Amino acid sequence: MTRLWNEPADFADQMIDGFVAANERYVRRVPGGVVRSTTSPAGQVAVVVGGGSGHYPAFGGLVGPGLAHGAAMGNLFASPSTKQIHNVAKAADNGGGVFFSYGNYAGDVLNFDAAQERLRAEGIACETVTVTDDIVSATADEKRKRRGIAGDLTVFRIAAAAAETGADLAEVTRLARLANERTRSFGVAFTGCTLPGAEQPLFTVPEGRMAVGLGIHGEPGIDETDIPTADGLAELLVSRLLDEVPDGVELAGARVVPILNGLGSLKYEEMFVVYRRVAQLITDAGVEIVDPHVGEYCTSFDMAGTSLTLFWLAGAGEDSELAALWDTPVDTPAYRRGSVSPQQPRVAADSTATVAEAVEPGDEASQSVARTVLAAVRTMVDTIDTHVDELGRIDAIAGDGDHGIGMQRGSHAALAAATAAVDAGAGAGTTLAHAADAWSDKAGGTSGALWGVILNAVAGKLGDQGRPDAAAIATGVAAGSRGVTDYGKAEVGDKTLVDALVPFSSALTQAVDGGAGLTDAWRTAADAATRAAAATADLLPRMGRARTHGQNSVGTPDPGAISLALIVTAVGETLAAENSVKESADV
Ligand SMILES: Nc1ncnc2c1ncn2[C@@H]1O[C@H](COP(=O)(O)OP(=O)(O)O)[C@@H](O)[C@H]1O
Ligand SMILES: O=C(COP(=O)(O)O)[C@@H](O)CO
Repeated sequence: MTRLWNEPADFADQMIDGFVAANERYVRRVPGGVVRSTTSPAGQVAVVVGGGSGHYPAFGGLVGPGLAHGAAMGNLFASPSTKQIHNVAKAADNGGGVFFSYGNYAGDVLNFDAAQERLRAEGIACETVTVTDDIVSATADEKRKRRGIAGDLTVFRIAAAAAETGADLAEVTRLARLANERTRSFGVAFTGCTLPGAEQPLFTVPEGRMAVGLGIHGEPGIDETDIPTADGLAELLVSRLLDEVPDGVELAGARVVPILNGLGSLKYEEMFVVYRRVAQLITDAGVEIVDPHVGEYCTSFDMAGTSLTLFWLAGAGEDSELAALWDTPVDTPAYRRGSVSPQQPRVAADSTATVAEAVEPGDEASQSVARTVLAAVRTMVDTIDTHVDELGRIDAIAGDGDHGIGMQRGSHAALAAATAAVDAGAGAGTTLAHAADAWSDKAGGTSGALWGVILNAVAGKLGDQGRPDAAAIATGVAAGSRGVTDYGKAEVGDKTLVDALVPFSSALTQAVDGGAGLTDAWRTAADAATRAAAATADLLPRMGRARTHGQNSVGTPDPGAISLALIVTAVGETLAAENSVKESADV
């Protein structure tokens, strides 16, 4: 239960402000997260980590000498936006390139990859290693599909330690990849967690029961049992992890760093009782324990639960480069190891201010269309506000339950941006582009990034001069649909919003090509989207967070497809009411 907040929507931002105020010796605020407030050698590879907030000390608490140079910090349980990641990486760059590392979640991958592409286009070399330590989330031969949990720490630490030695970007990447190969985690939980302002927990675990393999955003586990004794839990965790020793490591004589991680509200004392037995079992298996960790390294807000990570530093007799790097001193707000030499504060220009974008006014006709765009965005807000709980409910069945909240954050930000653009005299294209950027920036997550792509594509066809015809709008929607599949790599049938978007776009194009006016064509297309979204209930998810718990979601439609169908249906009504967009090419 979270008890203290001001406005729930401001919680993540205010948390970062307070975190920075309390840790100025280590970090300074930049738009999108934090970077070190101390100097780093010129040319040193910058290690940039990040993800949703709610996992403290991941990610901002791990910024400082010997560890990350910067952390992109998204909203609670939602990946940071592309813009946030880009800002943080620019501020962290020391001229030696940027190395990104983060847990393998769909929203993070979309947004970090887009930021990486943008940086590369600007001439900044970047590489990425996603952390995939959670052995519950996919089979061993599909390790690249696994989620990242407390194993983040080992990969971040090895990358940062390599950067400290002056290693170049390729070498940092190689070592981080090796660290990820050598890291395995397994977790359990006894309660769900409740985000600020929410009346209900995001998910629950029945009293007296333990969810085995529950993810750090409540992704359903693989089993549920009665809560065992502390020793029983240690036996479960260790046996699962010893069953999956990484390739190339012989158990007897190997050296391992055990990390017993608290997920938020488990007592340290309870963890020490569990660790007592963990240590015995590891030693009994003939494995040498190095530098054990018991504490909180990657939490899940106030969830009661724990995970065990084994980081295999070396096999028997192996002269391990990982072991040498693991000795690197670290000094960050939440994590210290060894002793770091005194650091010089970095004098940096104030980068917290965001520069207001100048708006090039549209012509009179386009300004009138911009008012329709604004009405459509307001409709999106009303639609999401009405359905926010239901969208959260269906997302919780196989996802993390935040689809409604994320869409709400994005659409409200879009409305504020569109309103400001219209007030400044913007044309329709600029108005919708501002709304798109605000949506993706404030929503973060998977759907935030994808709605940014859709709306930006439509904006590109609206332009700021004259009134667009129905064909231009259909072409814009088609470009948005292609953009989403290019970017997110989902296909029809994968149980994502693509299942509603593609039929919507095809039906719109077909109706417009057949001579229908925009309002009628849009209604026909919205009906197709609604039918297609409902039909996703029968599908097994193959993308996104729901992928790992496919069976749970059969019988429930995909939340992203449903929200898309709801939005296009409601926008159709607004278009009919406003009737201010030219109905066809020749009218
Ligand atoms: N690769 C993808 N391509 C298109 N849509 C996707 C993809 N992955 C997930 N989605 C959509 O995103 C929706 C979830 O959005 P959101 O709640 O923002 O996700 P998350 O919290 O997982 O970042 C899913 O219901 C699905 O429609
Ligand atoms: O939830 C997180 C990011 O994943 P999404 O796919 O955007 O939900 C975050 O907490 C972990 O980085």
